[in-house]
Amino acid sequence: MAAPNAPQNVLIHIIRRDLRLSDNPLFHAAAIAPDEERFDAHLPLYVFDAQHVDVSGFLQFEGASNPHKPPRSQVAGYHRCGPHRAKFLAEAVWDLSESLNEVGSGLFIRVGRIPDVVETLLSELAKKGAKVGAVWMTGHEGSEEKADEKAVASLCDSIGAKWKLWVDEKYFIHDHDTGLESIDKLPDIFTSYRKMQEPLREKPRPVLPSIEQGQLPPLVDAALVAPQPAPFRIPDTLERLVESLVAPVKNFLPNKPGFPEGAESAHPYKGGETVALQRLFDFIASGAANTYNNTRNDLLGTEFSTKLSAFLAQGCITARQIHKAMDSFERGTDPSFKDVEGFGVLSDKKDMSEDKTENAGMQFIRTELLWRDYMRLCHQKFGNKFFRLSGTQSYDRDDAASGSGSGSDGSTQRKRWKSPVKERALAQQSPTAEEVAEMLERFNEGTTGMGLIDASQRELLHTGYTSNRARQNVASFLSKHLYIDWRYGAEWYEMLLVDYDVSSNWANWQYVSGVGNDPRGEIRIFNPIKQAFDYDPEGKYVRAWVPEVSGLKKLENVFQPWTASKEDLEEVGLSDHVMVTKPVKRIEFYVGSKPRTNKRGGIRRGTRRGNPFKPPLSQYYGNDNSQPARENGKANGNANGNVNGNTQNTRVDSPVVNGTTRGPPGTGHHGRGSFNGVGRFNNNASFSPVANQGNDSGHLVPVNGSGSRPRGGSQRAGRGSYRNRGGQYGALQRGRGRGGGHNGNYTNGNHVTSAVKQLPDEGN
Ligand SMILES: Cc1cc2nc3c(=O)[nH]c(=O)nc-3n(C[C@H](O)[C@H](O)[C@H](O)COP(=O)(O)OP(=O)(O)OC[C@H]3O[C@@H](n4cnc5c(N)ncnc54)[C@H](O)[C@@H]3O)c2cc1C
Repeated sequence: MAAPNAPQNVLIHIIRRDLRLSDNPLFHAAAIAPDEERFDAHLPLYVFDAQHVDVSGFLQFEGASNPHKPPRSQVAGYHRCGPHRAKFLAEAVWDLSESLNEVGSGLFIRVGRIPDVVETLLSELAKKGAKVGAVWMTGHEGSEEKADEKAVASLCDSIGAKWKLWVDEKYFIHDHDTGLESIDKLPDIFTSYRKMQEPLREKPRPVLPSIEQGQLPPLVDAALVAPQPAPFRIPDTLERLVESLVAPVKNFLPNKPGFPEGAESAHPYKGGETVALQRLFDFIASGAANTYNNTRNDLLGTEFSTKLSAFLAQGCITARQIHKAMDSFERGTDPSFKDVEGFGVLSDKKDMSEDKTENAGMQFIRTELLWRDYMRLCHQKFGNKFFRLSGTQSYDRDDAASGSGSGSDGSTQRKRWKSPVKERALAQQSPTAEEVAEMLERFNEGTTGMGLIDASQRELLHTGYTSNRARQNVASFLSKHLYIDWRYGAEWYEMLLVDYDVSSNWANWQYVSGVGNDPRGEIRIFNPIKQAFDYDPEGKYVRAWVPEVSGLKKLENVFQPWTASKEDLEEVGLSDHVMVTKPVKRIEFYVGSKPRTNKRGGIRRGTRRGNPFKPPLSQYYGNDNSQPARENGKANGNANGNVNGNTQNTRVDSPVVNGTTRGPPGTGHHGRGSFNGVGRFNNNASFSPVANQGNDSGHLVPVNGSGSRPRGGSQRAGRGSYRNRGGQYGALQRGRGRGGGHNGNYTNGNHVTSAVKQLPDEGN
């Protein structure tokens, strides 16, 4: 029945990954609209989207049937949103609801699919005699997001309401200020893009004024708003909301190790704008932002980096708010920072032509924020290529050469072709599906036997966060040491990261796996042992998260427990641990002049390939070729091997990384002997160690058990930029002998990461 005085110009404002009241153009526009354009009622709406979060915890009663399939990732079938982000999201939504209440408004929370929810609301409002004037939402990257936008637009069309898609303004540079004529013109190398945008501190638009009490249009009368349809109910406390979201996804790993005693989360923050703004303030006020350039590659603690990524991902804060706070410190306009060293360094600066230097830490933070922008722009440019095994670069080249068809994901595809190599590999099945499943399982639960990787993976399991340095190593290890389809890692991150962001995650995984925008692509390989020595020089990080190894005294043993002596292993009770008896990967390396492997039978039997002499330190630093060359030779102590102020001289006992990684004798791959894989790996009925259509990248890919097996290889054998990776594994590899090396640096089962000249690009 029509309500008396039902509003005739309702604004429905769909909030997505813009969970903030401040610096939010949609709230701002609604608040400052001139009288003639003012809406007479406001319906801010947040939908827990069944496409991204498992909504079964919202069912009204046990046993009710959920009309939405629990959202699972495409390749591995993991939950799309795991417990850490689910909790963070609940907190962020709740926080926004409270902020809106404080300014006299409110938030309607619903569960389901956005278009369905909007349709129900529109129909109920119409029934009650109210008229919707407009529906606003912020545009987001991602084909699912775009599909939702289209669906809502068409609903608006059907009732004659205006639909407006707003630019997502949480980025550092506003989309209209990038200077790009079209997205095709986005440079494929970050450095080029950065140079286009410098000086960065001049780029962000001003932050929008805050919303005051009573400025927003009146909240629509709840009686006009369709309630949450069955079978779901909306919890009435934050605790219940968190529980509803977390319960269905919390048991994501059967063998989850316990939370190590004494370990502390580097990301103890609750979700929401309130905490985000506080964290930003604290990070500057503590002086941590000043030193960010020196600490950003650290691994432990809250202060080595901003920890703002999760807030940025959900739009609880904007990059320009971060810029503004830093700017007010540099210019000395915010007296709350007056006691921090460097306060007001730019206070009397008139313009950028004056010779004054911005704060070094803050300069780096701005660059990182630009990386974030860049990853999103890459997503815009490459679309669904982001999710393909062969990444963003290869298809264009290939398509040009060969003619192409169109894939169901809307992207251009090479025609499938039957690969005899693949057929052979399938027939031989080596390593077996179970072996690959076990490798992945060990990778996920953090028992590979590679200390840095295990520490990072366990930190991720327990806290939802791990540092950028650790992420780079993990991604490199999976794709370039284990040769496993990098998307398994990307999807594992998608489930577990508290800061998961579709563009940042997939672009970074591609970048590190050598199929994205890194000009050094596949030749940048992180040696996780050298990296551990560089960035965890006392082993504190690995010991904190892998407590089993904490009793080992020698660092090289902490970083690879299988290298410890029999006596040492017995002493700490590790002799029979799988990390020792069956490490997923062994990397031979040197400390001083002595190889740090144990002398027990078997392990040294393989032929050591690569440089047989102990290289000088300079060569040592070249040997792990993962180090990003820093722009303009600017300070990055870590990249030069100086960790936390250590000088090279103090590192004469540093591990000299010989650069040879090898599998145990007899397999040349991983783990000694054969794995007794039990195939309990999440949803994947079977894997095949097949280099995708022969040579796409040589990664292991699933055959059954996933809806989206990568389509045909983009590269035929011996062609294209990935040819060196072909035959990296299993049957393919054996069949070929050693010939597939990258400039002689790859051999079967061995990466010889010989010194590679650093190119003037930059790592992220
Ligand atoms: C394999 C891999 C996966 C990643 N997945 C994600 C992801 O899903 N979401 C995400 O936000 N970041 C991702 N990153 C980037 C980066 O690791 C995190 O942004 C960073 O560790 C978050 O911690 P912080 O906020 O303290 O970062 P800080 O070091 O304080 O950096 C400041 C901000 O800059 C941005 N930033 C920093 N580095 C990058 C980068 N390489 N790419 C894009 N933005 C960056 C982030 O927004 C970050 O909050 C990934 C990196 C790798 C190597």
